[in-house]
Amino acid sequence: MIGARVFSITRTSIFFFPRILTRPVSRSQSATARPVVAMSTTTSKSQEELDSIFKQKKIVRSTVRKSLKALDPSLRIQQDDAIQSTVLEAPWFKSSQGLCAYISCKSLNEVDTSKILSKILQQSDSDTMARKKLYVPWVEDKNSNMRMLHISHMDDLIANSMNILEPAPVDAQGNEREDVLQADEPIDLFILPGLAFDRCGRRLGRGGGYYDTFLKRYQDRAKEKGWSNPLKVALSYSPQILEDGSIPVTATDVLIDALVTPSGVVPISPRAIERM
Ligand SMILES: Nc1nc2c(c(=O)[nH]1)N(C=O)[C@@H](CNc1ccc(C(=O)N[C@@H](CCC(=O)O)C(=O)O)cc1)CN2
Ligand SMILES: Nc1ncnc2c1ncn2[C@@H]1O[C@H](COP(=O)(O)OP(=O)(O)OP(=O)(O)O)[C@@H](O)[C@H]1O
Repeated sequence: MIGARVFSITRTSIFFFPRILTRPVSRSQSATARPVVAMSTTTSKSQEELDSIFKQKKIVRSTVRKSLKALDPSLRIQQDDAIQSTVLEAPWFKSSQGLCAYISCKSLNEVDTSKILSKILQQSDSDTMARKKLYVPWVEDKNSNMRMLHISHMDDLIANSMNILEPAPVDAQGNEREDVLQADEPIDLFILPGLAFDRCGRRLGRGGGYYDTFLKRYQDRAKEKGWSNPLKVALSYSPQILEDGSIPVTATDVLIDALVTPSGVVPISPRAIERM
């Protein structure tokens, strides 16, 4: 039986970026984007405006959770297979070398990533697949702090208090695991979870701010180091794709580059349109 544990991390074995105090816009909106709530680059929103946006986000989350719950199980399996096959066959996936991917959680009704993860870890198809390093989320605290840890095997994982599998940076005796590696390296592909998306790149998460915070820090760090921008690709069942403009956003919401749906890839950013 897998149990929740609390870990302490004693060395820089993980992606970690200094906490930021400012909250600028993450990426300018694509030419086609029509925000329901204008993203302001220069002025901050009043607390009232922000409260109203977070209220709208809650409503959208609750609606999408309900439609995900109602998704027919056999349709869900078909969509999981279609989405994962699209990713596995994509040139941008095959050529990626440093990847951050989420470990899907059944009870959250997330698009399954198990086939993608196994393929990366098994690396059998070395003729067509670049050798890949896989990093997965590790929640550090309740204040939106998340790190990405390198894993080599699914056995490196253990359920956390949210019942999501995560890497165990230390073993049962409290020793640091040799396979949880030092990582201050560029990532070329992020495979992102989320509750709702639109075709303009907006993504609504589960409300923790973990991904937005992580991506902002990562992007700042990449700029500083001269690394190229990673592709941010989200996986979405059909009921999670909403009308353009119906996802409320604030200045800290990081836009995605592309969406993988059961019918294929939706490239959004100019970079994604060029590469996909
Ligand atoms: N598979 C997976 N791993 C992930 C995330 C994720 O969304 N999916 N995260 C992404 O941030 C981080 C963890 N954040 C999470 C935030 C909320 C919930 C959650 O269970 N939310 C409930 C509602 C809880 C409430 O409202 O009190 C839900 O969405 O039903 C789970 C993970 C890191 N790891
Ligand atoms: N870059 C950031 N720095 C600090 N706080 C942030 C940042 N990004 C988001 N937050 C905060 O996190 C909280 C949750 O944000 P939001 O509702 O947009 O998260 P989400 O998109 O649902 O979650 P996630 O990013 O984990 O998928 C908000 O209070 C928001 O202000």
